[in-house]
Amino acid sequence: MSAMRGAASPEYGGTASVPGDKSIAHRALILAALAQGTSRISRLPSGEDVASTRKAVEALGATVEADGDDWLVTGCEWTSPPGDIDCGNSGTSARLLMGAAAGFEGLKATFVGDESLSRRPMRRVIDPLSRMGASFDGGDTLPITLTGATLGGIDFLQPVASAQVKTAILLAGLRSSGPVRVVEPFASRDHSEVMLAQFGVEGSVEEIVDGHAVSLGDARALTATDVIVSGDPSSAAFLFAGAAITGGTVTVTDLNVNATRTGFLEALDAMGCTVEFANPRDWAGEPVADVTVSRTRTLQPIEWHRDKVPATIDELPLLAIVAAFADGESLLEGLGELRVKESDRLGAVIAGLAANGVSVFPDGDDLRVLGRGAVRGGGRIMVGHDHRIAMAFLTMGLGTKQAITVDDITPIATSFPDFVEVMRSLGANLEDAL
Ligand SMILES: O=C(O)C1=C[C@@H](OP(=O)(O)O)[C@@H](O)[C@H](O)C1
Ligand SMILES: C=C(OP(=O)(O)O)C(=O)O
Repeated sequence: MSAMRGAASPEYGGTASVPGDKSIAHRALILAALAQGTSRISRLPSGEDVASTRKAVEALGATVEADGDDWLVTGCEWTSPPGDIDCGNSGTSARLLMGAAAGFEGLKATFVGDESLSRRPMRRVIDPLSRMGASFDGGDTLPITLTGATLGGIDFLQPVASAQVKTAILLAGLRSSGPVRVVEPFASRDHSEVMLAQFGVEGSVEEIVDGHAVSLGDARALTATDVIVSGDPSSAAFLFAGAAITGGTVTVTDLNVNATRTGFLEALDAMGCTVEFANPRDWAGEPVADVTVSRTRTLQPIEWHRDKVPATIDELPLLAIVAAFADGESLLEGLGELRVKESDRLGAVIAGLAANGVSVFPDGDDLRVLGRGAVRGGGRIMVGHDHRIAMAFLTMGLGTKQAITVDDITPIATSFPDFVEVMRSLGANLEDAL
């Protein structure tokens, strides 16, 4: 364990870049590993979660080679791996790989993960993939052994919006000839839909009475293509939150600004920050821009309703923290999914805010945060294998009266290995602690 303290940073601000988007990176590796030909992936992030997917597709038969800073991935018919597929801390790796592998008849693979991932629910992918024809041995959590089969189609109504479940079904559907449709109550991140189109797969989306429907078309064969991975909005959120909390100005270059991921920027804008997009462009079908956030006036409280949850799913702990610095009471609704992330993020946020002198009022899946402008701080946070909880509370410490200590920064390497260096380059006061 390695503890660190986030402390008052009055000079915080500047320009930085963040690692490539984790969601796009997982998808690029998996689609390239399924495609005919060799795909070049540029700006693949170096975090541990993406490395888990990279090693997994190699174990399933794809050829993966480094070429300078790029990766060359040649797809193939997937076969049983020589050992367990270790997904480490990464829910996206486990769920997407199970979906992608499910349609290879006779393939047998055991998926394992670390202590945190081994607690996370897998029934949400096992059920639809079983309905399509795959079989699973094990319980509702890893380790789980999948046996692939010739799959049928599915028309699946998801009870909660989840891009991982949607994507697992779409990936399985690539090897099914039947109709495949997934309906979610609200649209979750659409990187799979965007990237499948880049690899030549036909699909369609429509808004229906039950929600947002995504269907595969008839053309489901993948042809290799090149992917440049744009910057991760969920990593950039910490840099921007630092600006909102300290009153600084931060620009993040080459950032993914897909509308299914910009919820945190929308929230900061609604709270009174200035959010500016410059130099708009397109990388691999995804919108990219240089984004600047600054705060010049008092932060306003916010009401964040459940339809906004998918576009901020990984930023919600941070949003609750920013709300603590606002002038008034904020309401964040529909946070239930946070309980089944790398840790119980809802519990961690409630405990962490309270430990730093913030009044929080949980009510089922909803949370009220009473902002009083200034925040005491001084708390010690147990991060419980959760990279985002570690980064969120270190960021909070930049604006509190007393420093905030997190007990373990090692999980940060799963998504943002250079977090401490990047934040220090912006003037963040992050110090080693006991
Ligand atoms: O599809 C993805 O890449 C992801 C989807 C989200 O999970 P859910 O699908 O469980 O909401 C998100 O929390 C996760 O970090 C990445
Ligand atoms: C929830 C996350 O990732 P995963 O589900 O892939 O572990 C995350 O990175 O915040």
